[in-house]
Amino acid sequence: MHDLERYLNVRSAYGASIGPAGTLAFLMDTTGTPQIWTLDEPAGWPEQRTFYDERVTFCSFSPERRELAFGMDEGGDEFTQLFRLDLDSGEVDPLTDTPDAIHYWGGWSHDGDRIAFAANRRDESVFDVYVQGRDERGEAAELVHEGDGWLALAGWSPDDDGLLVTEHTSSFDKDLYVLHLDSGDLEHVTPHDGDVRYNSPSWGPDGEAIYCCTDRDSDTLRLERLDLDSGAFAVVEDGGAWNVDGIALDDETGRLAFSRNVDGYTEITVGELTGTTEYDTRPAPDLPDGTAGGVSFGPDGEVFALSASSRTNNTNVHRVAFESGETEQWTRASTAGIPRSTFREPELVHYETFDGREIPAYFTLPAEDVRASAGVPVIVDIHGGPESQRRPSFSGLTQYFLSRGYAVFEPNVRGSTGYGKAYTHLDDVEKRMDSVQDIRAAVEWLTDQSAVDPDRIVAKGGSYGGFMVLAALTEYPDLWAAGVDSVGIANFVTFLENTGAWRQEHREAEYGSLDDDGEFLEAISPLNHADRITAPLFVLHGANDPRVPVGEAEQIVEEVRSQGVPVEKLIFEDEGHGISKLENKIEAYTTVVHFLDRHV
Ligand SMILES: CSCC[C@H](NC=O)C(=O)N[C@@H](C)C(=O)O
Repeated sequence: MHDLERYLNVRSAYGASIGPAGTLAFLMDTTGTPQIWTLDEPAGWPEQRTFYDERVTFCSFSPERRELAFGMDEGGDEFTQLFRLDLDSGEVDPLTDTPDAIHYWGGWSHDGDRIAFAANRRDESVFDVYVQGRDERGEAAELVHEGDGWLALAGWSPDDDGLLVTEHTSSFDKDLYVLHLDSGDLEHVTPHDGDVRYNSPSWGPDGEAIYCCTDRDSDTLRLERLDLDSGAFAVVEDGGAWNVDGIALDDETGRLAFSRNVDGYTEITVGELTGTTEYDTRPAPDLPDGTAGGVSFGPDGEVFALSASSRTNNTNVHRVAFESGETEQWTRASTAGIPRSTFREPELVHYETFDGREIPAYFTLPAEDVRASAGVPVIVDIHGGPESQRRPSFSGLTQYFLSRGYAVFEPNVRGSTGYGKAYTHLDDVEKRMDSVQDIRAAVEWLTDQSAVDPDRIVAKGGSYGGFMVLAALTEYPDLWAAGVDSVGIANFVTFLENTGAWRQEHREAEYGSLDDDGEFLEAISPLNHADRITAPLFVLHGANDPRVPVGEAEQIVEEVRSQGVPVEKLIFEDEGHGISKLENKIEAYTTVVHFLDRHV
């Protein structure tokens, strides 16, 4: 048996970008925070390229030079700044220096001379679009569009005369625009009624079309082509019962890779456009049976890189030959000396809930030799979002709990993505607590499992999942041996009042508005029912959380403590919406484990 620190030292490599000469750049957390590393051959000794204590959030190779753009925030505040790294000199030049603004990377121009980004410098509640020379900095950026919403960018048109702009009204209602840089005109290319997603938008060859994953006219996301001249959509690939949830398209060759999310597992299709919607397929990459994404095409589309993970494979970067599908794992992120054979696979189960629906969930039992004879304790691990989905990717913490004899149960309750549009709306506003009933139904299912000890069930969750923990402990207090709330919402009213200004309307679209639903939101907020909590509670948070302000943690801790219920709090001054630094993860989860050892 290995200790927790070993499991937290299992590394990840992801976020790949292939440079003009084929060098692979990627993020890896070997030093305790994600930094940039490069490789020029598979399974070689990678070269570390950045050396910060803070996390690097992305890296993107210039299409023409041996230089990379990358992002980094401070203390988890998500106010990402942009930088340029010269691979030959090792020099890093700041591209932006507005520390109280968020900068979303928008890509290199095809000649590598300019960059684009969206930022809320002018007004923190909205995003503008900027273009900047690769060797310029800060105020030299040209403000090319003043936005009035939550904007991001999806790349330069093939002729570099336009930018693809996305607007996020809610997680299920987005819009696409083409910003014409010569005129400054913003062309709305997805006028629509109701909620429609236009995800993963990519320029098609010649800039005549946009390819994206959309649920326009469909319960699931389909790969479609939007003709920019006629405005007509055409289906390229229908995912059937499952979402086509991502596409990467090399706009110079028409080579593409798209993914289907099949009950949480990724299926990759590779092909080359032979028409507007027709494509010839190529062999699919050979990857672990889990999740994959982050496709980056290399020069001329001859190869592409992507990251892949499964419950028994930590996340690594693979490079795929486009024509043959030959797949090589290029990175060797460490498993900290823990044999992969000891990692446990989940069983995908479906359990009935209060209204007869079947809720999908991953259920993982510990190895026989560590199972308590009287029944195993269970961690009900609830994902965040709620517009999100727990999928079969690697988690060192989960494997640690399994090695300690816990079972782990990971439900995708109503409101989760990945199961069609209708399913994601089953928890909207006034239906919020139906999803908490799905958690009660999960415990009822677990109680029927002979291997489980029903008196040792823990509710654990992060972000929105933290809300679900607090809601489960208040609504069904007798079900739980303990609760672990990480960066969770305790009161929807104070959360919506204090979350980042740029995201308030977006989150009201999911939860309800302060103006119209304030009374309802107070009624369902766990803080207002903290007197019902009887299970010991552990609360984790980051002081710089821009999404769920740390006040949410302070409130619930104070209230539960006033009730005389055991509650522990751990707040990190250099973290935000989650724990990203290894040293903090070790402290946080060692403390959580000791808390569970005492109470479960
Ligand atoms: C834009 S979807 C928000 C997802 C994110 N993930 C964690 O659950 C999150 O911040 N969710 C909650 C806290 C929210 O802001 O609604």
